[in-house]
Amino acid sequence: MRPGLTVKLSVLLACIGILASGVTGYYAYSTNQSLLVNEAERNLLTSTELLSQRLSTVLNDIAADALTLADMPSSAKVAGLDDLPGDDAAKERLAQVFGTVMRLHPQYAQVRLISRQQFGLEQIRFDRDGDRLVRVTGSQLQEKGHFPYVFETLALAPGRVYVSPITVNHEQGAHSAEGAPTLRLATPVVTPAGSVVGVVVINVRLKSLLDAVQSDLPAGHQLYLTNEWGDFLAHPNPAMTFGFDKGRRLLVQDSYEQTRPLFDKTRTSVLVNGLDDPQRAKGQILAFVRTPFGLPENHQFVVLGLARPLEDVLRGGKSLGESTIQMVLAFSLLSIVLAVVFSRALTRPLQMLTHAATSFQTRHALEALPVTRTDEIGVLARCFDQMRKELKSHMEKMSQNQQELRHLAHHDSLTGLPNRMQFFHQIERAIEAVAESGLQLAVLFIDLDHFKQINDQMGHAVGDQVLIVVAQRLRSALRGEDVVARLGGDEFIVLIKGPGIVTEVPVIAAKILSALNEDIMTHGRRLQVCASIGISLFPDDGVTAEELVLRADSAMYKAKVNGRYTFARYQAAE
Ligand SMILES: Nc1nc2c(ncn2[C@@H]2O[C@H](COP(=O)(O)OP(=O)(O)OP(=O)(O)O)[C@@H](O)[C@H]2O)c(=O)[nH]1
Repeated sequence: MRPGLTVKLSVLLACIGILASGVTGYYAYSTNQSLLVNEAERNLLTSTELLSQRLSTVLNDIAADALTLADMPSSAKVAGLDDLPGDDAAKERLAQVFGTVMRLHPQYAQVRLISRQQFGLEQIRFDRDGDRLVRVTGSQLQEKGHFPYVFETLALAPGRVYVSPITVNHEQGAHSAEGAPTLRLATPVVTPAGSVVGVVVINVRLKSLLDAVQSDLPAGHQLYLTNEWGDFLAHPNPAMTFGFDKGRRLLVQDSYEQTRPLFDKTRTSVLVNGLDDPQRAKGQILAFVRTPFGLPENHQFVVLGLARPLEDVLRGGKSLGESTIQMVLAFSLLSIVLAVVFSRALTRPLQMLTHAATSFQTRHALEALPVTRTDEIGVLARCFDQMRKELKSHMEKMSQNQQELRHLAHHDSLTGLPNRMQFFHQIERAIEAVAESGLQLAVLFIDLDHFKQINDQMGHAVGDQVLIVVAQRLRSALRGEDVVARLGGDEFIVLIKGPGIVTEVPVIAAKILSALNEDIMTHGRRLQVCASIGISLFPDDGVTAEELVLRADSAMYKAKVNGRYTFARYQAAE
């Protein structure tokens, strides 16, 4: 069965409702996700900027330690000794101070006093070897004048601090710092006369530096650090760091294209998130901040970055997602219910119209219509109601006309008796019926006598009235099953059926003559009519309707000749 209008409309409205609530839910959910990510990006950027400030503070603290050591009067004395070992007592006291600094700052890997003379020979040196503090003395002290952190620092004005690039420490004999990523801070040692006689150098392992910087970073955050060219110095995957030290470049710009503006100095911070850029930052949000590093005139910088899993950020939105799904499901269900209710309400009057139209078409029944409605359906119902009433009235009139036409086709309009055609039809049927039974039929041909005179003397209207009365009297004089018809003019014909007709016919003919001869009162006049009757019998006088009528007619002429107002039987010899 094909779905009806109600089902189609219900499905359409339900689909629209479900789609609308689904789209709304999706946009609410995705907007919430974007808001969460934007908020998390802002927070992450703030954390990264704080981290950047923390790095500067830590570096300043180390620089302050270096300056304190360099400012000690004995530092200039020890560094400036031409003939080493020189004043051993002063040197030992200074060494104790250097050792104390190392003990107080576990993050320092090495603290040294390096002399300008003798190719930058180390004068005092403390190394950290695991948890152990090692003082390097005698022949193990090395010449360091060829290292940039020495000769560049010697060129600095008093009070300035050199910050080296962060590199892997390849200096031999540096104990546990050897081979580890290291940063060196150095400051010149100046005599009271103002001449630079050496440098104080503090080595810090990058790991210690970063541990100090990110000590109170929330769990789940990952740290990135690059130098000013973008080489990774810190990365969640250690294999990605110090690529340049292993002969290959592993750059942050290649991992996160969006960081390029940090290196061409068009921006100081960038944000990347895996929601907008799942290709580059899958499952993460990242913030990168350019951080000044080292002497201001060198315009050096490092880039600090923090990453946070996107899943952490969106966890808060999960419950909203579940609520959204529940809401979408609830609204979808509501849409279906409303769609069905609305469709049924909308199509019920249409169904009434359809039912009424079908009932009218099949049974001409006038079923109820929603004519009281004030909307378009009401107008349609009223129009249809009016149309079907008019149509019904026309159809009834037509059917009445048809019945009249059918009656007229078979009856005489003046007397209401069957006409010639109908009589022939009846006589043929009667012949068929009696043919096998052996019974007889009688045909009586009746013609009024001198009827022309009545017309001529009293007018055609009186003639008509006489014909009507004759028809009534004939009908009254005969039985119900006998057929009485008017052939035309003043000619009538009668068909009589039944057993013993031969003996009954003369009696019937006489009865007819007598009935017709009674006075007729019409138009204020009294008058009388007579008739002549010719009789033929089936099957003796004819076996067809034509033969029987013709022969009864012929017998009627015989009655006329015999003086009228009588009847005569057909005789073949005539
Ligand atoms: N008033 C009236 N006259 C009719 C009608 N049909 C025929 N007539 C008249 O009936 C008359 C019939 O006349 P006829 O049968 O020929 O002659 P008659 O005067 O009856 O003479 P006979 O039959 O010889 O006795 C004619 O004058 C017709 O015009 C009719 O429907 N109404």
